[in-house]
Amino acid sequence: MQKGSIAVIGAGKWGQALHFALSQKQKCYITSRTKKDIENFVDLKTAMDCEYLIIAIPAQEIRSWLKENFIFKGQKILVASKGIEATTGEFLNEIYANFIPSENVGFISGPSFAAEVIKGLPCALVINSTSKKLYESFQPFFPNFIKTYYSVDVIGAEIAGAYKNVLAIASGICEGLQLGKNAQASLIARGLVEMQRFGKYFGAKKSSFLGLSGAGDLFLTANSTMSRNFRVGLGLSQSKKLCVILEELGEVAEGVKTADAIDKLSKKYKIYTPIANEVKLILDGKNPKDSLKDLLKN
Ligand SMILES: NC(=O)C1=CN([C@@H]2O[C@H](COP(=O)(O)OP(=O)(O)OC[C@H]3O[C@@H](n4cnc5c(N)ncnc54)[C@H](O)[C@@H]3O)[C@@H](O)[C@H]2O)C=CC1
Ligand SMILES: O=C(CO)COP(=O)(O)O
Repeated sequence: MQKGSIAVIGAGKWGQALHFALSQKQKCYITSRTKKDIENFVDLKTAMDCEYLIIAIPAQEIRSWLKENFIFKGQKILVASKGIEATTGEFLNEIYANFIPSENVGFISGPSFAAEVIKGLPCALVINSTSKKLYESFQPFFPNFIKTYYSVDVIGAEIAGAYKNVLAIASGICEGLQLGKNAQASLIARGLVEMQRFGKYFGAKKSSFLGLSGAGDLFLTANSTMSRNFRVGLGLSQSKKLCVILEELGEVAEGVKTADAIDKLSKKYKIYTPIANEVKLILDGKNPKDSLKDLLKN
């Protein structure tokens, strides 16, 4: 293993933005399935030999990617994905735990559009890990324009980051249907309560939902067309077919599969999650106006 070296795995929007940020203070490698014309692009084998890795591939792909590619040699890992596995309802930390000891893994959360990070605009992120030492070992890699915080609440950050994507879809629908700012603020506020209730069931801390990982990321994505998930919602409000919306998007919108995962988990454990359940129904073809009526019922 190359001591002190760092690499990003996955050269999508977020992987490239993190690579840009982490290249400010030191050399940072990047790799992906297909070769890309990016400085310090290397093959997977070289990247895997680095002591520090940031994995930025979609949540639904993590398990198979780890199975097929990952060899644990003591690397320290940051997970950049935000989603819940739809086929099993498993959280990413549970999936990673099958391959890597938890003290070697951290999860990035907080409001961070890749398009702004890649321009060097300021932002604040949380690194969530059972190991503060892991946070401390990654912290010096981050550039001056990113303020980092540490939290031990891995499950809280994971649920907040994944759930807000589903709520951003709902907010996009609300915007597209021109329901007004009152409706949108109510939706976002109730969404925040809903994700906190869901998180509490799995042992998440309330403070994670009120800080950067929850409210911070939710307010960002649920209020901006820069969010892919928000744009999925806009498309659904225009009665576009989901497959067409996703094809036009050309990038991952984690909220689509995560809505499925939350729907399954909330039914299994009897957690009250009305907004996420309606998003799932709309993704499956329900008319958003009928969902609105159902959500407004007293
Ligand atoms: N774009 C953003 O602003 C942010 C994105 N994220 C999260 O980061 C994750 C990745 O998002 P983006 O990079 O934006 O998506 P993207 O759609 O731009 O790129 C995804 C990348 O993953 C790669 N990929 C897909 N399946 C793969 C597989 N089986 N094996 C290896 N590589 C695979 C693709 O080739 C592509 O390079 C998502 O979970 C997203 O929610 C988190 C914070 C900010
Ligand atoms: O997570 C994000 C910003 O924090 C990006 O959100 P989208 O995937 O909806 O673009």
